[in-house]
Parts: sequence; structure tokens; C-alpha cells
Amino acid sequence: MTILATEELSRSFPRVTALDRLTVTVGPGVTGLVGANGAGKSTLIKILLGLLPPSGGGARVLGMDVTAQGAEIRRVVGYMPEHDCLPPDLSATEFTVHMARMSGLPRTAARERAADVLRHVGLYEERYRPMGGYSTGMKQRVKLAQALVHDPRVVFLDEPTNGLDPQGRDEMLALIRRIGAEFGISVLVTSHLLGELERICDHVIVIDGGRLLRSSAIGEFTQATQTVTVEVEDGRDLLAARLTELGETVTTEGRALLLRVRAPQTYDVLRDAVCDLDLCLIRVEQGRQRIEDVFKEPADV
Ligand SMILES: Nc1ncnc2c1ncn2[C@@H]1O[C@H](COP(=O)(O)OP(=O)(O)OP(=O)(O)O)[C@@H](O)[C@H]1O
Repeated sequence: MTILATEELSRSFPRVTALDRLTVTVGPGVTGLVGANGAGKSTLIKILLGLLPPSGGGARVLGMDVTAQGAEIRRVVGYMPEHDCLPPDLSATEFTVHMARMSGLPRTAARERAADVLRHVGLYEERYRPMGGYSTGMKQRVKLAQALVHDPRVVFLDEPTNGLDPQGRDEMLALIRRIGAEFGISVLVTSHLLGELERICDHVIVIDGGRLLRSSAIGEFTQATQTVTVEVEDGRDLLAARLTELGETVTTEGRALLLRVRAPQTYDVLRDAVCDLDLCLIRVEQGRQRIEDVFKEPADV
């Protein structure tokens, strides 16, 4: 099943090409859209919502055309914008009920639904206070709640962890994972931090300068490498020398050795070398590639 698809999608502004012939498909689950600041993430989301017309190419969300069916798309898609957009004098409850009413829910249903989603995102007594006094974390939760209040099939979350401290980030990421896993709502979430999406996404799309760099299932980003990490209690250098003598390729990393697995026999060579030298083995671990290793982290993290 396809949640959204773009075909040669482009968007130019007078001085910059924000999206450059982007062709990408997103399926159900949690999909991360990663790129440095200015890569074109927000522009893509606005086009997908039918809020900004493409300059070339096209896109569909849940089978609907973004140019012709924007209003229908917004009825079934929730949107959490990147920037602060909350009226400071309203409480979270007033605002979320208002957003529910705007999407067509009757008064009583809107109140009930708003209470449910605010509880779900972790806002309790404070939901009756004016939002002007909220912390960044609380504001992000309200923005998430209003994106969910009309029971969408898909949500677009634009940089939901922006401005949060490490604990706030962890909590927001856990919430996003739950939206995908427990509620069956498909999620497109943007971030300029590759590492944090590794933990919650099924699929990651990386864009740079409006172009597609890579689109892969998370498993392909973090596939097993040809290296094992070996740690011994004492005698790291002795073991490195012996393995090299036996024709293996070894480098050191901190207290550990990185051993290149050139054939299954490499494990036998390692076992015998550790035994011969009478060393105490602490760990042998299959190396895994992390998405941060695949793409360089942007400088402004
Ligand atoms: N309305 C606009 N007018 C002119 N240029 C724009 C407009 N909107 C976006 N841009 C430019 O298009 C490029 C892509 O911007 P976009 O906001 O989509 O990037 P982004 O990946 O979401 O980055 P950020 O996280 O910083 O918002 C940037 O160079 C930006 O300056």
C-alpha cells in the first residue's frame, strides 16, 4: 500500500530550487525524512498538504492529487508545523477543541476527542492554563495533539524534536513511535538529526539540496558490516600482533580491536589466538553500520 508518492516533483523559489525532480514513495509505518536545514523538507510537506503548488512534476497522498484535492487530503492528514504557532492567551484545551471543531467535529465530540489526545500526549492539569506560559516541550505536545485530534490516517510531523532537551526528545520520539505502532497512523517525520530517527523509523528518506540521496528500509541503513569488535581484558596489543601475523586485518579502537571478517575461518583464527595467548575475552560483537556512518551529520546539530 502506498501512503504517498512523488514523481519528478520540483519547486523553485526566485533564488533557490527547494525541490529538484524528487521521485519517492512512502509506505505505511513511520518514515523519517532527513536533511540538513534548507534541504527542502518543509517545502515537500507543504506541497503534500496542497498548501503550496509544485513548479513541476506531481505528488499523490493516499491516492489523491496534491494540486486538485488539497482540501480532501487535509481532511485525512494531520500536520504538526515546525514553527511555534500557538495563540498565547488560549489554553491547550481551548485550542485543541477549536481545531477539532474546525475539522468538522460536533461540540461534544470535539471536547471529548481533545481531552483524549491531550492526555495521550501527556498534558494533564496544565492543559487548562494559557499556552503562553508553556515550556517548549509542552508546546510541541499541543502541536502534536492538534495534528491528531481529527483522527487522521496519516500525520506529517515537521521537526517535532526541535528545541527539546535530551529527555524531551526521548519522550517525543517514544510518542511518535506509539502513534505509528498502537494507533496504526502512518507517520512522516522530519529531522536534521539522522541518529534520532534510527530509533523510531521503519524507513528513512534522505534529501539534500532538494534531491533524493537515499530511500531505504531502516534495516538496510544499519546492516551488518564485515567487522567484529573484539575486547580482551589485558593483552589487546599482543592479540593484534598475533592476528596480524596470521594474516588477519586488525585495527584498534579505544580498548577494543576491530577485526575484518574475510571468511568464516576468521572466527576460528580469533578463538585459537585468544586461547594460545591465554587471554580473557570480554566481548566479540558483530559490527553494525549506523545511519550516521552512512551520511555525514550536518554541522549545526
Ligand atoms: N517561501 C519561500 N520563499 C523563498 N525561498 C523559500 C521559501 N520557502 C523555502 N525557501 C527556501 O527553500 C529552501 C528549502 O527550504 P525548506 O524550508 O523546505 O527546508 P527544510 O529542509 O525544511 O529546512 P528547515 O528545517 O531549515 O526549515 C531553502 O533554501 C529556503 O530558504
